[in-house]
Amino acid sequence: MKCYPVPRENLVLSIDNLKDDIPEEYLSHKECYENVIRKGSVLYDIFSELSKDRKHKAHQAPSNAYRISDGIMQNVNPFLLHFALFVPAITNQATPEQQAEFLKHGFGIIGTYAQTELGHGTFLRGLETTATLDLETDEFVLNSPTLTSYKWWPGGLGHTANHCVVMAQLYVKGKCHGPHLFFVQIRDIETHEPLPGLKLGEIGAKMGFNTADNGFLGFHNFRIPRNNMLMKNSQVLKDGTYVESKNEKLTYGSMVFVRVYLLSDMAYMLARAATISVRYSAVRHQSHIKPDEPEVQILDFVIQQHKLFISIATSHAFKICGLWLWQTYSKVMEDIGKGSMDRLPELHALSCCLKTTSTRDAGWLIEQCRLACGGHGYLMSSNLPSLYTTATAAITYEGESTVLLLQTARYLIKSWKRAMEGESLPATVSFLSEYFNKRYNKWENTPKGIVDGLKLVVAGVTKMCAESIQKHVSRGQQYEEAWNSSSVQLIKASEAYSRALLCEVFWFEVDKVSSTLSNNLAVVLKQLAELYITYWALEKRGDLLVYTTISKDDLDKLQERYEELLALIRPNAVGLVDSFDIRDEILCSTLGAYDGRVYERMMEHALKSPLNAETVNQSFHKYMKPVILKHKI
Ligand SMILES: CC(C)(COP(=O)(O)OP(=O)(O)OC[C@H]1O[C@@H](n2cnc3c(N)ncnc32)[C@H](O)[C@@H]1OP(=O)(O)O)[C@@H](O)C(=O)NCCC(=O)NCCSC(=O)CCCC(=O)O
Ligand SMILES: Cc1cc2nc3c(=O)[nH]c(=O)nc-3n(C[C@H](O)[C@H](O)[C@H](O)COP(=O)(O)OP(=O)(O)OC[C@H]3O[C@@H](n4cnc5c(N)ncnc54)[C@H](O)[C@@H]3O)c2cc1C
Repeated sequence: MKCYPVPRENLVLSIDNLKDDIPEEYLSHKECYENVIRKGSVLYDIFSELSKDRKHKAHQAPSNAYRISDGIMQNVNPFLLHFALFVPAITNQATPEQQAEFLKHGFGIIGTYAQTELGHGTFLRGLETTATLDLETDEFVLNSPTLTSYKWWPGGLGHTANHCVVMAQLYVKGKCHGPHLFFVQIRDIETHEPLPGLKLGEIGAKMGFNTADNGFLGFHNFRIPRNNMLMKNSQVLKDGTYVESKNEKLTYGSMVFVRVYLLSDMAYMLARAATISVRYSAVRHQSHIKPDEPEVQILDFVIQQHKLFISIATSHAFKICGLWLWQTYSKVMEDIGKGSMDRLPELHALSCCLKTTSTRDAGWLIEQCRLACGGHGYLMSSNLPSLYTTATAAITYEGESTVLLLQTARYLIKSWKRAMEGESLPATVSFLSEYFNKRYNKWENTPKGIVDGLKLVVAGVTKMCAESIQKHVSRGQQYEEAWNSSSVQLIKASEAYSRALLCEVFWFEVDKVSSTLSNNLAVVLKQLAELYITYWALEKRGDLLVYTTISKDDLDKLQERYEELLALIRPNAVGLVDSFDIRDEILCSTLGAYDGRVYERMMEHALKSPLNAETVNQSFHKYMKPVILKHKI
């Protein structure tokens, strides 16, 4: 691994363990897990060596660690949760003294985040695992009172992690204080055996994510020291006094962190899919555009450009919006550190809808990239199927998409009510006040005009939702029932909001930086931003016709401009995906390598199939031959 300046003699396992003899897709479930542990352990050691470098924070993987993993494992790294949630949960939710204690072994422990249960993932107040304070021994006793209270899903829990952060209902002196987080050792460090009082295992094969080693965990009178409750926000003192958090939702902070991070992750997954499918479309020649000319690169079909360029543009949109959201997150965390919770609801609303839209879009766009590669996209060796199953899991984990959209809708409805009462609103929803006060412009066929129009759609749909809820309440429903009755429209409001945010942030951030870029680069970036916005204006033409003053003539011009943009981007398409700068070792695709040797790589890969190791498979003699011979005349 040339890119990592870690001396080989510092590693306990040989670096040769990173190589595969047989491609992962040909291994059984168990072999696949063992195979990624072999490779993952070397990586874990490398990360630990790198974290000694002061540039990286101790206990955390270097920022490009996940990317290196992507090249070494086509499937998910079972150590992922250690970096993605276990360490962040401790650093966000534990006191400085607890952090020093829990993380003192650095990479000597492997952790995961155990929150979801068999019976509850979404509704956290419904979790059933209990942590009851025993005043006499100064310990918490953890129990799983029912089958549905078993932890179910945490990544790395089945066989990899020896520690976890567990969410459980806190009971002190007979009173329940709701879900809290606890630091729990689950396996012996030396033998790796589950500790007594625990029932631990893996949940079985899944649609993808199969090496993530998702597990189950049950507690039977399992004791941990009182100090193992993460006590940065709320505390339980030795005498059993419960000190409340300034805001009980701070316990959910680790999820907000990951939701924010996921935007950049989806940008990267899409960049990989776009690189594979655009490069392949430049190599692949099929059919004619003009009958008397040679077969064309399939990338020259305008409909192929329509299918693929939106992925390039969307990857940039997520990257830029992800940075913007990250800055918002950092600012809100800084404010919280100083005691102000004012912007927490706004951050929660933004992270919920942007997490959902980015994961959903990444899912269907990666699938579109796969379909755009025709039959060859269906091969595992294209890597597009793995990218799809990995990305699509994110639509559900870290907050189910509908549920998170409803959280954002809740914020929109509250903001609408505040607008009606004349209160001032944060910049991200101030357009609701402008709409309420009828301060909006006529349709303008420019990127800024489209962004304004998309915001009008959000305001119009939000108003419609508020009226719908009111209508149901006036017919006798309770507010919560009326909310449920209006949920189809509420989802629409939230979806429209995230689309408007993505378009606005993408356009204005590109506009802001373009003066600092070379003219050529600024032109291309603006084309991508305009393509993204125009694509969504055309997709949402129905809503624009209902809520803005757009005309059919405006829509015809937008369609024309969209096709112009496809033509403008076409000559740069391969350059644009090359500029994502993803090494072949990370792409892991026979279709998308930089040198364009698609067919040679496909054949080389096919020859690695274990079925090709012998000319006649033994099943022929055992099963097929007797049947064939019976029917032979
Ligand atoms: C759905 C909710 C948000 C509902 O929570 P609730 O307590 O029932 O709240 P409610 O009554 O609906 O609302 C009460 C209020 O709490 C607010 N709130 C809720 N969550 C947050 C937050 N994070 N920050 C700030 N505020 C938050 C809500 O907006 C409500 O505010 P409001 O009353 O309207 O002012 C919550 O339970 C939740 O977040 N569920 C999703 C669970 C989830 O994301 N699990 C992830 C497990 S880990 C994982 O999947 C890792 C995979 C990683 C991998 O493999 O890579
Ligand atoms: C690959 C993968 C990895 C995971 N990793 C982890 C992990 O490391 N740690 C961990 O703790 N968990 C993990 N999870 C669990 C994950 O976070 C939950 O599955 C997720 O939060 C969804 O919860 P659920 O399964 O309870 O879905 P449910 O809430 O049961 O969803 C089922 C349906 O009910 C609907 N629904 C539920 N509530 C409402 C509502 N209020 N209003 C309207 N509709 C509603 C949903 O929209 C959905 O259509 C993982 C899951 C997956 C798939």
